[in-house]
Amino acid sequence: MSVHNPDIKRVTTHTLQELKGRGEKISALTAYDYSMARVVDAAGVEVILVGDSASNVMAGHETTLPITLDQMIYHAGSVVRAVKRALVVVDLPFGSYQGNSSEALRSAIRIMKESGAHAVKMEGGQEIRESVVRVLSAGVPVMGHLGLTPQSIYKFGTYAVRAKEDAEAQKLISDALLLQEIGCFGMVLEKIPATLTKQVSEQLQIPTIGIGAGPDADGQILVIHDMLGINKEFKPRFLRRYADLHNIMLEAIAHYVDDVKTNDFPNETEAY
Ligand SMILES: Nc1nc(=O)c2c([nH]1)NC[C@@H]1CN(c3ccc(C(=O)N[C@@H](CCC(=O)O)C(=O)O)cc3)CN21
Ligand SMILES: CC(C)C(=O)C(=O)O
Ligand SMILES: [Mg+2]
Repeated sequence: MSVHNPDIKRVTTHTLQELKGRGEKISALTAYDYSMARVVDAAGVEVILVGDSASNVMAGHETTLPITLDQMIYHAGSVVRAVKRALVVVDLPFGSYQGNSSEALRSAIRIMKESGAHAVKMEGGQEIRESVVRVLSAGVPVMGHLGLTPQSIYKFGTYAVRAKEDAEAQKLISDALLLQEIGCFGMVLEKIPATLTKQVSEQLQIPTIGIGAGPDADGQILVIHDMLGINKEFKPRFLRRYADLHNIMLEAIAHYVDDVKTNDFPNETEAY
C-alpha cells in the first residue's frame, strides 16, 4: 500500500476527463474540516466533496435538508485551506438552487468567492436545468447528481435503490445526457442498479462517480467517516469499511480517562 500520485499537480475537471479517457478510475471521498481534508488530500484522492452529508455526519441531523449555505461555506473554506492537490467540489444545499436560477447563481458564487472551492454539485436533472445552465454560464464548474438524491428523501420516502423500474431508468439516462449536453463536468450516480451505471457511463463522455452504483462507474465516492468506521450506525450494503476508527478512538480515550483517574497522566516529563 502506498500513497498514490505523490507529485503535487493540481487535479482539475480536465484531469478527471483525462482519467476517464485512459480508463483510470477516479477516487473521491468527502471531507468537512481542515484536519481530515489534509489527510485525504495527502493520500492522493482526486476529488474531495464537501458534501451536505455534513448535516448528518457533522451536525447530527437525520437528513441533509437542514444544513444552510453559510454552514456549507464554513466547511468548504476549512477544506480548501487544507488541500494542495485534490479538486474540491461543494454541494449546494437544499433550498439554495432549486426552482430559481438567480438564487442558484447567487449561491454558487457565494461558495466560490467565500470558500475558494473549485466546483459545485447539484441534485437533479431536467427539473433544475435552468439553475445548472445559469451557474455554468458564470464559469462555475457543475457536477450533477442523479439516482438517490437525498435532498428529495421526503418525495422518495425511503433510501432504497432508485431507477429499478424502466420508466425511472429511462428518465435517469435522459437526465444524464442533458447534464452532459449543458456542460456539467461529471456526475454522481447514487444507489442505482449496476447495469444502469454501466450503460450510462459507457454512453457519456464525462465521468460518472458512483456510490452504491456498482463497479462500472468511472470513479467511486464514500463518506469518509463511514469508510473509516467512525460512524458505526451507518452500514448500507454498498459501504466497505477500511478501518475501525470508532473502536481505536474509544480505546484511546478510555485509556486517557483511566490515566487521569489514576494520576498516571501527566508524568514528570509532561510537566514544567
Ligand atoms: N454518513 C452518511 N453517509 C452517506 O453515504 C450519506 C449520508 N451520510 N448522508 C447523505 C446521503 C444519504 N445516503 C444514504 C442514506 C441512507 C442509505 C441507507 O440507509 N441505505 C440502507 C437502507 C435503505 C432502504 O431503505 O432500503 C441500505 O441498507 O442500503 C444509503 C445512502 C448517502 N449519503
Ligand atoms: C454521498 C455524496 C455523493 C454526497 O452527496 C454527500 O456526501 O453529501
Ligand atoms: Mg450530498
